[in-house]
Amino acid sequence: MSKRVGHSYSSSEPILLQSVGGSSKASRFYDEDAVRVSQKIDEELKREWTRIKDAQRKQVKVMLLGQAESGKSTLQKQFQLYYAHQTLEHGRPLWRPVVYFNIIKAVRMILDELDYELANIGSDDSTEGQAVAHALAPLGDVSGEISHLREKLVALISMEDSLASELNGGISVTGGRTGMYVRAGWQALVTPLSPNRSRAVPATGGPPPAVAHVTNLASRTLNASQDEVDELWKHPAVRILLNNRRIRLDESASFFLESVKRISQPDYLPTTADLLNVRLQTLGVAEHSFDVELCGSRYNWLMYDVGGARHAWVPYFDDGTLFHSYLEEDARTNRVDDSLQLFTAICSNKLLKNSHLVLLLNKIDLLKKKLDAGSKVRKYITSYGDRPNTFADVSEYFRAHFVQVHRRNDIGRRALYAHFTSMLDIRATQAIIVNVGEAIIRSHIARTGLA
Ligand SMILES: Nc1nc2c(ncn2[C@@H]2O[C@H](COP(=O)(O)OP(=O)(O)OP(=O)(O)O)[C@@H](O)[C@H]2O)c(=O)[nH]1
Ligand SMILES: [Mg+2]
Repeated sequence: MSKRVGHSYSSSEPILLQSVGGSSKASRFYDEDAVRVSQKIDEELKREWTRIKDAQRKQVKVMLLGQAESGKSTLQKQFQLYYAHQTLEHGRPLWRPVVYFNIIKAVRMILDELDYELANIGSDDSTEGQAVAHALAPLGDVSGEISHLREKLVALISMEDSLASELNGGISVTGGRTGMYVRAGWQALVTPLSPNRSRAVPATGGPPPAVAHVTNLASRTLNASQDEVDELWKHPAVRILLNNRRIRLDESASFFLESVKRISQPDYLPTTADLLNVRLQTLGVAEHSFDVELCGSRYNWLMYDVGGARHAWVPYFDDGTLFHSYLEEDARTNRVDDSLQLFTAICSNKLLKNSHLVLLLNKIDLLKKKLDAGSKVRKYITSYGDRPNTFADVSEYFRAHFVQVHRRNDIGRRALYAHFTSMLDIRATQAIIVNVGEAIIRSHIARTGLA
């Protein structure tokens, strides 16, 4: 908002402009000087109003939509890394407790699943169950070793709830201890926010005592239990159960467990790779503001990171299409089908009719890894049939499905920009950010006629 002495107005106050501009009747009672002053104020106000309108037209709103865990917040962090590196630097320490939480949750999940599998080792007579029992047999009875490790890790695991509750700001979400959830502006719990939207400013007084206390306690406890965490992670029974998909962890768990020695150092500060790998579910909508220089002009990008939990989207989709495709708990629908349904809802949504569409098919690194390990797509998507299981064929197959959905459902007759991405790859993602940004700005200019 711009300010002049004695006047204060903003783009949301056009009425003020009209009332000042419409003062000519009253001016009859003033002398010539007063009229000149009044006209000058009018002109200034008009100029200011035009400037505000221009600034508004240079604002680009970007909404990140997609399934839970599809990488929306990671893309937002990549934007921050590219366009607002300083804010990412300031925010680095805030992620410490979240990284600790990711490790502790993984440790707890490994122990829980291990206990279950070891207790049921003989009772699963499926082919897969027998294969696991066969692989575990040479290790002998490991339950004693595992209980010993569990005892040593009790103090660490007990930190999971207190970390989650401090960072959730006391919010408890139904569904149990499946994760840590944060609402928009969660950083405010640790660092005060600047008035300029969600941008964190450097902490002056430090984090509130409760968060600082829990974070430091988690750090000390992890430091004291790092050998046991490492031992558990490398335990042959854990390796076997992971390889046989009997233990399923968050995708980034292995990244953090491999790095436990580094992370448990008392002076640990999250690296950029840590920030991109860390998992923190977005609850609701987080707004981020970036100043972006593109095609020779400055734009303000307002980025809305919409949590993948569908109930958060309902206010944005008034025709209910999306609400009906709420599939979060429906395990029978695979992620690709779910994603296609979601994309159908986005393409056909009237409220989004005038938006540009950019489709990012993310996590290609994981797809490549799975294909390299011999996974067959047909096992998950029967219609894939006997097509070759190479990245080129599989990615083209997926792309074609999304292009078809777009062709059939797009109510805005829009161009579709589609990219394959791996959001953990900084260089590749940043090339895409620039590429997509320029394409959006070019269409923006074409539409508004404003460079
Ligand atoms: N391997 C790999 N992991 C990724 C990629 N993109 C994101 N991730 C990881 O996937 C997890 C989920 O990413 P998020 O960015 O939190 O997902 P989100 O879409 O914001 O999820 P919600 O907030 O629940 O809607 C994080 O641990 C990321 O590090 C990718 O391209 N490859
Ligand atoms: Mg998110």
